[in-house]
Amino acid sequence: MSKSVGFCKRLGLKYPIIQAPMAGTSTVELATEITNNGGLGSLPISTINFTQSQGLIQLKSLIEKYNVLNKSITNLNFFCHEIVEGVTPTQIKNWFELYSKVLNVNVGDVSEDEYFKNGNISFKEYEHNEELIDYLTKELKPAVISFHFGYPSKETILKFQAAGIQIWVTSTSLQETEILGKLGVDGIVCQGFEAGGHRGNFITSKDFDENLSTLALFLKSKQYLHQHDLHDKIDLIPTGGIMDSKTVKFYLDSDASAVQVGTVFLTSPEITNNKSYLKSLLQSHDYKPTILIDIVSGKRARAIQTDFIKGLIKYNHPSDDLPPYGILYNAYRTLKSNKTLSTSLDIGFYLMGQNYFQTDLTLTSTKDIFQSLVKDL
Ligand SMILES: Cc1cc2nc3c(=O)[nH]c(=O)nc-3n(C[C@H](O)[C@H](O)[C@H](O)COP(=O)(O)O)c2cc1C
Repeated sequence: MSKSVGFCKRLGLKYPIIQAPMAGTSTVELATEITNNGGLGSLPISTINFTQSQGLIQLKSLIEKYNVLNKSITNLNFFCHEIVEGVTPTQIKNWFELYSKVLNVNVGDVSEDEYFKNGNISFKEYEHNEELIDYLTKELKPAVISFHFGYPSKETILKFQAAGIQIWVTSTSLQETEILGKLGVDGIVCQGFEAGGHRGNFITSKDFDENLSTLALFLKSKQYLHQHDLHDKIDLIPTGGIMDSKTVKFYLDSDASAVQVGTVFLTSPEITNNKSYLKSLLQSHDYKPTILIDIVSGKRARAIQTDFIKGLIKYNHPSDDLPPYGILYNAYRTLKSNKTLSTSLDIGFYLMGQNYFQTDLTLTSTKDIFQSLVKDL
């Protein structure tokens, strides 16, 4: 039996297609569509603050809206990065100066409290929240819980696995795959350099990253699993640049358990962000390059290289300390939603993968896009 057939049986899927969780962009309605078409809909919940009691209420109301027959057929996606300590006055000053220069307006009269709070609390901060863990392991029992930017403690992983929940973690390098193989996760999401959105690496030392393509990372990870007798125990799920059925088939024929796709759904009706911008790029055949940039959020993310992004790169001095991830990203998001900000620059942060140019605009429903991915299987 091929890896993908066993994978689908285990998770109750018709097709081994995972909709990428896309925080701030994908919706519960998109996840509903994907699951109802036979794939696995993912719910990104990295912006929910589970250190407050509101967090669990927010999650439950999201699950309420997840309009599928079996609500456990889902992938709940957490961010599991290093815990952020706070922000310094110098970091705030540098941020204001940078944005004032890039936008050519004074952005200095905004409330610091609202801007400089952490908008992405790491799972590590609430991994001992018993109410949440009980809800996940005893009530919802999602098919999968996935982690980006790192992984929780072995104890937490074992708790989830004992409840029948599969644990997946993103890898971007062979070294990360080795760590995850030893840790005993159920699935490794092999995120190549092409991928849109944030790079989920957890080895963060500078100059470490080999920037492997999805294919190279997948093949290296596969070789590692074979050499260490882990091939039958761990699912490999390539993600990054996969936009059509032939590529999906290629990976499944090469022993991937499933594929995870994000950018291909960015023109779906159920997408909130990026959509009209992407459509206008495609309609005008203006295939702007993408770039990995860490100045907007504090972690590297692949986005369209707009004038705004060029401005940030131009005016940012690498030696200038900016607020850490979570706080930096929240400051950007708060600025973007500030209706009184007067600038002619489009300050959208258009996260998408290198292969966005392959988007087929004639496919107007999620069902059609999904069908285009499975037609050769
Ligand atoms: C807009 C956008 C937001 C993303 N947000 C998340 C996220 O919240 N969690 C996550 O694990 N991956 C996230 N990703 C990365 C995806 O999981 C996946 O690696 C990527 O979409 C694959 O590349 P592709 O976009 O070329 O298909 C995001 C990707 C995009 C395009």
